[in-house]
Amino acid sequence: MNESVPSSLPTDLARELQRLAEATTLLVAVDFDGTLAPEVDDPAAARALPAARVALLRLLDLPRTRVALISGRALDSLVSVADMPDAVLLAGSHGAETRYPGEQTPLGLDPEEENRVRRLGEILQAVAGRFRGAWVEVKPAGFALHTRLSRPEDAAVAEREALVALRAEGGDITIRGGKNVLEVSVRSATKGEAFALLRAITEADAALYAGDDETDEDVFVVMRHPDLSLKSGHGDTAARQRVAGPADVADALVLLADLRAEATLG
Ligand SMILES: O=P(O)(O)OC[C@H]1O[C@H](O[C@H]2O[C@H](CO)[C@@H](O)[C@H](O)[C@H]2O)[C@H](O)[C@@H](O)[C@@H]1O
Repeated sequence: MNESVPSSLPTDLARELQRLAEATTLLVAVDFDGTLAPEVDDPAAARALPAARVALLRLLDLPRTRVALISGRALDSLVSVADMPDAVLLAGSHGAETRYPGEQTPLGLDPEEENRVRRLGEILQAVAGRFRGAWVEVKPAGFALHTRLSRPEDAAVAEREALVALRAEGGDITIRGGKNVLEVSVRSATKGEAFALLRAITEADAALYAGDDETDEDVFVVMRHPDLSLKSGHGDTAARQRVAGPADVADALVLLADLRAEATLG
């Protein structure tokens, strides 16, 4: 085992990273908020920890190694905050929007979907207007009702009221919970589907996926041996390994970049 293993990492995680580094073709896929980037009040101000970003760029330069970000953010927002080279595969809006080398998939909502998006926006804006600190982030196929800046008791009621109003509206709506956020979309893409597609596109025989939130569980449950699923932070998870948060995720990526360099460059 590499002697530069950061002390914060559990030994069995380091061992699994070593095994992953020896894959013929490796996919390194990571969630953004809460995993690469510590959470902040303004989503536009979130940035990956510098050590994590550098490790991903090193991995990107190594032979038979692909790097991807899978996020609930709108693709434009992910492009802006992640600031990654074009060779990094990006899946935004939980995979409903993608930027893969040489192609960008636009959402292309039909008029009926556009109407539904408009209606969902009205519902969520009405709820947000009743609770101090609550606000609505606009996305191409839906919205995120943010309650991070609300009092916890207000946040719970705001989310409950939004759910009641959305259910009363009916129709084909996908609703997901998250950290201080309720995600509402007229498209039903999941990060698990995005991960499966990325695995197929890259023809990877092993993959790492690290994520921190409920929507990342959709990836953890479709991963298979010899993949490594890594949960960032607390909460129930189907992931095999867990670290405390973005600083430890950065340590894991640094170690993986070191080990992968050894395995592929000698
Ligand atoms: O899938 P992710 O990359 O983790 O994106 C999930 C949501 O992240 C953003 O919101 C969260 O992070 C913000 C910045 O730290 C924080 O202020 C907010 O409370 C969190 O919910 C983003 O704004 C959403 O669009 C993403 O879906």
